Amino acid sequence: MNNRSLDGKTIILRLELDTATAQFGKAATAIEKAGGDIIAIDVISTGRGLSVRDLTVKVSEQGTTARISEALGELPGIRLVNVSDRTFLLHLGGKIAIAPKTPIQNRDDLSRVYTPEVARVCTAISEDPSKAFNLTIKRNTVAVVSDGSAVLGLGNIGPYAAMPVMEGKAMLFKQFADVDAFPICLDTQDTEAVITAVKALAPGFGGINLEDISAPRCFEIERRLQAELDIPVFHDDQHGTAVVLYAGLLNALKLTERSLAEARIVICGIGAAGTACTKMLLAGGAKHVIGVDREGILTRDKTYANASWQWYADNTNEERRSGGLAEALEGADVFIGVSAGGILKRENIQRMAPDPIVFAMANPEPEIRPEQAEDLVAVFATGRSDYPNQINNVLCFPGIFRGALDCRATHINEAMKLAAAEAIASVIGEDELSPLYIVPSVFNGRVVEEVRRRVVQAAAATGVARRQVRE
Ligand SMILES: NC(=O)c1ccc[n+]([C@@H]2O[C@H](COP(=O)([O-])OP(=O)(O)OC[C@H]3O[C@@H](n4cnc5c(N)ncnc54)[C@H](O)[C@@H]3O)[C@@H](O)[C@H]2O)c1
Ligand SMILES: O=C(O)C[C@H](O)C(=O)O
Ligand SMILES: [Mg+2]
Repeated sequence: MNNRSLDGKTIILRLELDTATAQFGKAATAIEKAGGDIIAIDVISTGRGLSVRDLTVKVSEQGTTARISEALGELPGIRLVNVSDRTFLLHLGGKIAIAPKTPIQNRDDLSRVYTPEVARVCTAISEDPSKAFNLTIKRNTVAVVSDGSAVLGLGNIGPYAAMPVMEGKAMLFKQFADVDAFPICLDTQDTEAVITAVKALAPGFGGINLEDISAPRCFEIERRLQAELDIPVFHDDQHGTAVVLYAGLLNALKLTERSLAEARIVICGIGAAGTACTKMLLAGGAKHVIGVDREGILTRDKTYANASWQWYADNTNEERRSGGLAEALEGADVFIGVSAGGILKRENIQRMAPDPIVFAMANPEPEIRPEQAEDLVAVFATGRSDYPNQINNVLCFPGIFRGALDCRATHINEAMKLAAAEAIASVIGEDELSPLYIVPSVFNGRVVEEVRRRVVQAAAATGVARRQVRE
């Protein structure tokens, strides 16, 4: 565990003490000396010469937790079993559960929800599969599917490590839009195997939300699944991000009196999110976009093995700039980061046009922290929940799926995405707009409501809705 990440918080130390040799007083002194403030002690168990205690300790300085671990390690008879903080405690046993809608109180209930009566319902669905939407959970379910290949900005950390993010997305689906979402992490990163697995699990779902699947595989996986399934398949890191970015940028441009067509925009990180954000901006009328990835600026003067980069180079950077991020940012109005933490420097921002807009959206660590750049920019946003202007796909996916499920859409198309972006931007009135308020809070109930309403309308208008929604 990275102990430094726990500092400035309350931590819980689980200690195992050999009652014959350990002196608890020495442990307490060592903790205090290392900078920890013990605020509670719980005895978890005693017996057989061992005592287990949980110590709740306040740590305020960087490195305190590491110093405490080290000091305890030197004491005879004392073993530090575990260090946790409130975040880890919130994850104990996972974050979600399934609950029945009605209790089964007697044999009569049992024979209806289960054998034998359930068989009549099965037969009805086998005679008319569309009844699955009425008689099963399908009308309200979304599979949140990842292969763990591009988890936040942490990279390819695999399916087990991806689960907390997918559980978190499922929680957000439920809390904000009452969608029953299931976290599904696949133990394969083979494109065909992912497609086969998702197709095979689709019958129980009304939609598929692909999450944290790396580029360029994500493009093929989404394209094939959408072509082969009759429910919406939506890669959140592409389209959810693009929708919210578009909404936030429209408002930031308004604030700084620029137009999308005039704005010089640099996008750093041309993966799933960067590619989709660019496509949405170009469709919205952006004319000056430059993409930068690890190898520098993407330019049509080079050829790329990655087909999506080739497309990118051919459709952006009309002035054929070359070089790295610093060269791309020379005179730019907007920086959009969907790459990796800490890669943007103050010097880079100083080379941008006056009153620049900086959206550092990498998670969990943005390309630059607001406190390092605020004085240089007109508008700053990150993807995080602990700073103002959270440009995060959570503003989109609950509402867009709520709308898609309600009208039983077969797809989430461009018109629905645009409608969602306009809905998000519209929640902030002209008189409310400010540099610290360009996108609404995820806790603003009007976001999901408005996104859903406009998405349902757009689905109906573009012929992908299978059900008419009466307001
Ligand atoms: N705020 C949001 O809503 C949101 C949504 C999606 C993704 N993200 C963040 O954006 C980042 C990318 O996500 P993704 O799903 O597109 O992943 P991805 O793996 O598909 O793409 C990441 C891209 O960034 C590039 N990159 C990495 N380090 C770089 C560097 N130092 N300089 C330039 N390019 C670099 C990679 O080469 C790759 O092309 C992650 O940090 C993720 O957390 C944020
Ligand atoms: O998970 C998030 O917070 C946003 C986004 O999906 C990401 O991958 O960073
Ligand atoms: Mg993601």
